[in-house]
Amino acid sequence: MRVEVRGLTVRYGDVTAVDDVSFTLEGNKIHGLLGRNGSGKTSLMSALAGYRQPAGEVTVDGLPVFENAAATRNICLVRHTPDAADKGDKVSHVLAYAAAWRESWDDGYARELLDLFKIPFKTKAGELSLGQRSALGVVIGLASRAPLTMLDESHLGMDTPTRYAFYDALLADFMAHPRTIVISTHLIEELASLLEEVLIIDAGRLVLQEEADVLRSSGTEVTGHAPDVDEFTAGLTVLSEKSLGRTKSAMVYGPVGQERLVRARQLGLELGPVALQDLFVHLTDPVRGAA
Ligand SMILES: Nc1ncnc2c1ncn2[C@@H]1O[C@H](COP(=O)(O)OP(=O)(O)OP(=O)(O)O)[C@@H](O)[C@H]1O
Repeated sequence: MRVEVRGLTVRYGDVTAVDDVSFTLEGNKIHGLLGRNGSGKTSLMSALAGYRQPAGEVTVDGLPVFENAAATRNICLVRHTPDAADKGDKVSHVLAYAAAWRESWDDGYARELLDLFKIPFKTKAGELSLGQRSALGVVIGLASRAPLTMLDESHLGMDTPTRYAFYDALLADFMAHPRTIVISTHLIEELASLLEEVLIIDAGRLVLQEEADVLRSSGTEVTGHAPDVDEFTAGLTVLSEKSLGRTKSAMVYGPVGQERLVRARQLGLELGPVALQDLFVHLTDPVRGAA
């Protein structure tokens, strides 16, 4: 599956939600689409799913997506508003409808997920709790097994154990059935270990597309005795700091240099990769951003 986006712009009247964005997604990976509120994630995903006529080009395996059933049959977008269904429809009908759309639908897996998320099969969608409705969206997204599956903050309203059950299910199913998955979230650290590639969008513009591992190694987490950590970070870009008693941990951005690494060893400081969340805040912070 190859997703090509060239010069994509999405406007609502005077508001430019997506501003001349170009990128390619290749291979079967879990991509994180990160951005602050209103940065254009939902608008971008809607255009990728063919929900709106794009200014610019959006193709999936060479096929334009807008009004093209041959392309959209291979795409599933689950939006963050739990609107997967008419509220009067029973869960069983919602699933039957989703199944009718896709050859790749796996009904047995959908039933397993319903059990996992404790969603009653015969209940009307409108009678489900917020978290259960979100989970129903996730069931549809995963059981569709669509070659391009997009989950737009579909974990909203789920409690913590349910979210972790979702992440486990997502990873297990991705391993068994690799496909292109794009997932938007504000809970970056919860999902970070699942992400292979990260796209960051800010004010409608793509500010970064990078392998998650490369991104993590673009900064360093340093932990140790507070004055030693301060000595290490002096003159570097510090993204965040945490203190616990006399121990301090700091995230720094950018290369640290050989000399400092030697000094870190002398001081007994612990070094590790930077947290994606801190990098994200840094790259999208209008005041401190230094991308
Ligand atoms: N239907 C609409 N009509 C007018 N403006 C809209 C509409 N949908 C989105 N916008 C505007 O487009 C911009 C991008 O919105 P979008 O929902 O794509 O962002 P987002 O990154 O998904 O946000 P969030 O993280 O808050 O869900 C925002 O300024 C928003 O107000």
